[in-house]
Amino acid sequence: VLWLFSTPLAPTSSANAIMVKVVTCTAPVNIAVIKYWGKRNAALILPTNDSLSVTLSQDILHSKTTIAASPDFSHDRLWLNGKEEDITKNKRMHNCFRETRALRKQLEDSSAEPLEPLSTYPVHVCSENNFPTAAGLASSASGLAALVFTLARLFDLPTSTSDLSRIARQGSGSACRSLFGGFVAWEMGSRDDGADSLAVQVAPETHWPELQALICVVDDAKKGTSSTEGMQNTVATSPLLQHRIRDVVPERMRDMKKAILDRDFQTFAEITMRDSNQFHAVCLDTFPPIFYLNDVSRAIIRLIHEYNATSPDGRLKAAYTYDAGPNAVIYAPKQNMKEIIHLITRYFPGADFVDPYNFFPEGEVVGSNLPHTHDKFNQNVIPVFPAGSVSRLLHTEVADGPRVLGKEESLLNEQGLPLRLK
Ligand SMILES: Nc1ncnc2c1ncn2[C@@H]1O[C@H](COP(=O)(O)OP(=O)(O)OP(=O)(O)O)[C@@H](O)[C@H]1O
Ligand SMILES: C[C@@](O)(CCOP(=O)(O)OP(=O)(O)O)CC(=O)O
Repeated sequence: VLWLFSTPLAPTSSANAIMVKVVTCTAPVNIAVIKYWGKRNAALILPTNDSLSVTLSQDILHSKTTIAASPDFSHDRLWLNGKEEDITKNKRMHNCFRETRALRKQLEDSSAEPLEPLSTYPVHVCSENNFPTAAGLASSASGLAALVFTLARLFDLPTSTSDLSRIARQGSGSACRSLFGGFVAWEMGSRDDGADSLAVQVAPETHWPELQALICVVDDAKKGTSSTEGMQNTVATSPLLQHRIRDVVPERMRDMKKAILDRDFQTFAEITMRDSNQFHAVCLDTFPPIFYLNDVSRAIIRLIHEYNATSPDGRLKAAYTYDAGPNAVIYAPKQNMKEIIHLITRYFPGADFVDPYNFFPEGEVVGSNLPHTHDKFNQNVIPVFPAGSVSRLLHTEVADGPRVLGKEESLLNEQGLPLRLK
């Protein structure tokens, strides 16, 4: 948290914004292993079931957000990925502004010392995602978590992370889980006002550091059916969703929490794959149906099943999961990740891959070394795909929640305007 200008007598022209407080933070993406799909209250974003996710490293994927407050700004503004967005009708962002400002106001009203009336100042928000936006890579989760976390720091809120998650939830449901690192449950709650619908940490990132993830980018274009719209249609039309909510998710939540606490990859992997499959079954059961997976997604599913089926001791070696798009996320223990990267590259050649954890020494060609069980794979079910079918592989790991950055990382200049525009 830093103060650029803190003189109460500074001039009031907008070229010399006074009392500009500026904060920059990053927030991570999270990928659910028990999916959130369905709202019981769309305005408050209250879900129809509990969900559980893993927070992935901000070193690989993040939203970075700078927010400045100044009495000289004329209104709240947002620049996303270098372009100004019209937020006048963006109810979800206004929810986050309104709720954090109300908490700031309480602080101002109850403080013995006079506090800067930040709750009354317009803000400028500048945010960048270092990965494609609205492509099913959970940008709304990291983006809205970064917004709420940065507002909380800007306003010096003493609010707990779970309480903040209630606010982020009103920005985008899955965003509430990105306020924590590690393994995170979103408890659906039962109250009509949403007071008990919040995120809690099941285990920190240090609990199971061997667990890693490989994101296979199959298509990073903006998706056809947004999660928000898709899940509303599912709630309205799918009988299978009712079975999932009532009879499936509660038991899976219990088993998944235990699997995480026991670092039991076998159970973790089986529930993860089954839950992804049921989420996509529920999409197919929506009328008209919603298709998020494509041929490449389905081939990756088959490849992981072949890989698991030929495991020498019968133990699962990897698990796939898919959100509202065709991109695969493969969870696996670190020790299996190298052969998984070789395998994926062999069947889906030509993907861009930077090797952040230096798994591949110079000279070792990615895709050249296949696991020795590979000759037992049923080759009929997984043809080699044309180059570029998977365009990018992102190797990442379980990691921490949002971070506060130093002032040198600011995306806004001293007038509170973006340093970079597109
Ligand atoms: N950094 C950000 N700051 C503020 N808002 C953001 C940011 N990134 C994304 N958003 C908001 O989230 C929207 C994208 O959400 P959407 O749910 O369509 O895609 P997604 O999050 O990539 O996919 P999914 O949640 O299904 O995995 C954007 O249009 C924008 O309104
Ligand atoms: C498939 C999912 O990724 C759905 C995410 O939905 P969003 O959180 O993007 O939806 P809104 O609450 O309407 O903003 C599953 C999950 O992350 O649990």
